[in-house]
Amino acid sequence: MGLEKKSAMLEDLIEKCGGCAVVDGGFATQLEIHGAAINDPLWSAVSLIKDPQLIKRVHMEYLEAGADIVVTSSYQATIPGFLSRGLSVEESESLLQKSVKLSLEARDKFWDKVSKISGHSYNRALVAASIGSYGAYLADGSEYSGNYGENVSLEKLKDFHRRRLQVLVEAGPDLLAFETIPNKLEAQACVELLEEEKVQIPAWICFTSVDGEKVPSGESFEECLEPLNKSNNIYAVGINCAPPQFIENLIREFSKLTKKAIVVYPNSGEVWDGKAKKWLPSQCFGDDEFEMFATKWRDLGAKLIGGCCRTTPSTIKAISRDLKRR
Ligand SMILES: C[S+](C)CC[C@H](N)C(=O)O
Ligand SMILES: N[C@@H](CCS)C(=O)O
Ligand SMILES: [Zn+2]
Repeated sequence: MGLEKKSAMLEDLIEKCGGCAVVDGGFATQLEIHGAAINDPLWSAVSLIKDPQLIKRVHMEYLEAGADIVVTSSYQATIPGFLSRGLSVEESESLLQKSVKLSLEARDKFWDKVSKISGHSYNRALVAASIGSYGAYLADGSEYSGNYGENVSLEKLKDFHRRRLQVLVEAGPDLLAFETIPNKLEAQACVELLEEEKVQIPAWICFTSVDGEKVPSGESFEECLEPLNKSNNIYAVGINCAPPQFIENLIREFSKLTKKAIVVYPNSGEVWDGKAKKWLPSQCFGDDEFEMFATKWRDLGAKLIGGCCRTTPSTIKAISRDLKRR
């Protein structure tokens, strides 16, 4: 299936949802709720090695909650990351494939179950393969600083992303989700790579923001969106893992800067301490507030809405209830 057909599938889903589809919530957060120990350089990707069945369970919980799109467990799953754990290249690639396979299996199992129930309100979900930023791989919190240092060039970022992208694409997801991109250079690398590799799967690229105005590197969204706007591979652009109170203004800003669909899935408002590797309570938002926010974000034009770190299936249930109340 080519890019156009796959993009049409996403378009159809959004339409079936009444104009705005629901993305799932914090994946790593839900792993931790179930007791997974992810304080590790591989973060949530450690579960691909240790507990793949838990990954499937978390996907099922988000589907049950009403997610129309599930994001795979590959955010911090990288070949160099797995190699430094003593795994071989083959084993590393097979774990990447497995991240997509687990999501596809969960989606099919869930759909098989609910589609037999008359009057159910679910849609057949799509699977988005997560591609975390280079900063996520570094595991030092640099997805929130955008500071990769002078030695990190466009070519280096393309090399970092290339093989993982090829393997994930080969595994057959419906979408690609580039997540927590903190600077223009990496956004550009992702777009060029999609073109060079002739990828036939639509992608979204989400940036983080720590001030609500710019990307973490200090570059403007206008600069960052420029290469994305020109690319046929990019279906949607937006924000993930930034605090929810920034989202309203950012949707307004994005609406002026792009014709691409807008995707937003903020975290709960807690702040990640990259050194201590823990979330610091800050201005936190609960499920009721997310429910109110979601309507506002939809009305402002967002086409894909969900949650990121520290949001849970109950957050997604609240968002889904709200957006699908037709
Ligand atoms: C989205 S952050 C909380 C992911 C974890 C981070 N890359 C780290 O490994 O510290
Ligand atoms: N998809 C990842 C994003 C982390 S910022 C997760 O939900 O864990
Ligand atoms: Zn997050």
